[in-house]
Amino acid sequence: MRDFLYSTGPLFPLGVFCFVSLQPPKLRPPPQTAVHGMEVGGSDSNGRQFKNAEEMWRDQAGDPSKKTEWYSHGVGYWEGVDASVDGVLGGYGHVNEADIGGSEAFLNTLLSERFPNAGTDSHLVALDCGSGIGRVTKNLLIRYFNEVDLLEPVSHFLEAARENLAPENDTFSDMHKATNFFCMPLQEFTPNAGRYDVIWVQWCIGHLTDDDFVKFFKRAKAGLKPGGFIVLKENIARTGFVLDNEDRSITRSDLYYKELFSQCGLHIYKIKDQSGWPNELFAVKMYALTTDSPKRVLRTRSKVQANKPGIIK
Ligand SMILES: C[S@@+](CC[C@H](N)C(=O)[O-])C[C@H]1O[C@@H](n2cnc3c(N)ncnc32)[C@H](O)[C@@H]1O
Repeated sequence: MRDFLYSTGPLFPLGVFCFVSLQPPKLRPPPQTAVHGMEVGGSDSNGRQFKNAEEMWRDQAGDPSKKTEWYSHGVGYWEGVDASVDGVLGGYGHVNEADIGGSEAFLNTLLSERFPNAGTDSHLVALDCGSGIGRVTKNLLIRYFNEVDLLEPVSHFLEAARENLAPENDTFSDMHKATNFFCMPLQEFTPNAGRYDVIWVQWCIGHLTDDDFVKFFKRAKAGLKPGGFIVLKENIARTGFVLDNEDRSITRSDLYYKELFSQCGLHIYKIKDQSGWPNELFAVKMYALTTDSPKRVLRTRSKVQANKPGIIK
């Protein structure tokens, strides 16, 4: 694993050292003073602090050449990583099973609610974004979707995915296949309109700047079929954000994500925490996002009930 050690800056208690690993499951730093969202401070893996996300983005990707550098460093980092489960999980290959189990439970609930006829008369299509070697597709998506497209900017990962998902290397039938392999980054990708029932984005969105994040999800919305949804599964910072200088990615807080979703015009249909997760790693959340706002259940209360004293909820 390519963990690195950094001594603590002002953010960390004196004399304490913190191991921080890279983009996938990652060790989490100690808590910061409470702040929230993108208005709020963050830090990088060298202990440098930023007043807010805007200051960090100006510093990291504030002009076209810095932005090009941001993305080329991100992809460059992964170009040096082994095309293996342990490689794409930053050395934490042992969390693969818990990750897939958590995703499967979440996906099952979503499919049964949103596509009750799945498996009988529908042909389901998914997109696996930042797919790496096709770990999520191979262990999960291919069993639920008739077609899965994979998008990944690192060519040796995508080639490994192609091999891993070749019909002769798998047990899935003609009815379930990996169809398209797109070798490109998310910030340059526009899905075909209305192709996907589910767009799965796991452990890669931290590579996108906020403006590209919003632009990508707006394009992704147009790639969904009616009733379709997006799943974002990501590491979550306790507050603000944590910038990883080595792989050029950021870990955002839950509030930060929520602010971005609202800029994208996406609604949270369901959220779930990944369970059975090692304590020393960043917590992981799964968000199911839709273009339609969740229906509110209107509770009718009788006049008598409504007028009597009650607890303010
Ligand atoms: C931690 S790995 C996760 C791979 C896969 N999602 C999984 O869970 O097994 C991060 C992946 O994001 C990819 N990535 C890096 N920059 C990206 C970008 N700009 N757009 C899409 N994917 C990117 C990397 O090449 C790598 O495959």
